[in-house]
Amino acid sequence: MDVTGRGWSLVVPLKPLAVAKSRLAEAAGGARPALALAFAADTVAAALACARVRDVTVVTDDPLAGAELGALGAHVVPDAPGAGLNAALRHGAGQVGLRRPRSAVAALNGDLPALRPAQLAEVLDEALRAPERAFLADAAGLGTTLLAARPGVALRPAFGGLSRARHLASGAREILLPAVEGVRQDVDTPDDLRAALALGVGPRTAALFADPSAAGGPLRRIACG
Ligand SMILES: Nc1nc2c(ncn2[C@@H]2O[C@H](COP(=O)(O)OP(=O)(O)OP(=O)(O)O)[C@@H](O)[C@H]2O)c(=O)[nH]1
Ligand SMILES: C=C(OP(=O)(O)O)C(=O)O
Repeated sequence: MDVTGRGWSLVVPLKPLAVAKSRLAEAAGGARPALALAFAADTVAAALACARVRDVTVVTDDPLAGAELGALGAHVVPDAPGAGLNAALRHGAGQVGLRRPRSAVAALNGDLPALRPAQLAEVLDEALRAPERAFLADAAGLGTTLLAARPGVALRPAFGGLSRARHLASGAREILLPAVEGVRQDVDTPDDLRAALALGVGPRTAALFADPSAAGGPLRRIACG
């Protein structure tokens, strides 16, 4: 299997938009579902544009997100068995395995609006230096934005909260690269959003901030701090 070319299959989990990004609820108001969708669309588009990525599977039950991310070129599978994030990732990785047994699989959070294809390629190349599994910590240094497994190795995701320590304890090697901020910058809080905007977000997220309609108002207030 050529994992130095377009050998990776990515799995991106996404909650239903109505409940996603709850920590942005107060700041984003009614724009929160649109923001969650924009983050996911920018994440998936950048992942599909990455020279190391063969396909992206989105695990979601949200019909609008499923349609939009499917139109970008992602495979969309239901959020089975409906038992939370790690179960959803195991399901997505299992679906990839049915299509492409022994593929290299990586889980990638769906809230990375500043993701850059070239940075993702660097991270995936570095993951292949690990004997089995590797992960990238989030910008806060507490969680995880990407967990990767070589072909034939189970992903064993342990996302949620303080997942950096859990992934380390599970034997995954931490990826330490100096200039991959776009892959590390997940957006949970208004401060995270300002950090992502400073890095430069993708076109879907940028468009929401440029929107002069009512939805754009609260978002511009976040942007200004
Ligand atoms: N399919 C699926 N995706 C999930 C689930 N829980 C979290 N995610 C996704 O996993 C990634 C990280 O999730 P979190 O930061 O925990 O959740 P969030 O909705 O982004 O933000 P909060 O509501 O503020 O926790 C995001 O892409 C979420 O949409 C789940 O139960 N199923
Ligand atoms: C899902 C995770 O984080 P958060 O809920 O902070 O986005 C994680 O880092 O494992």
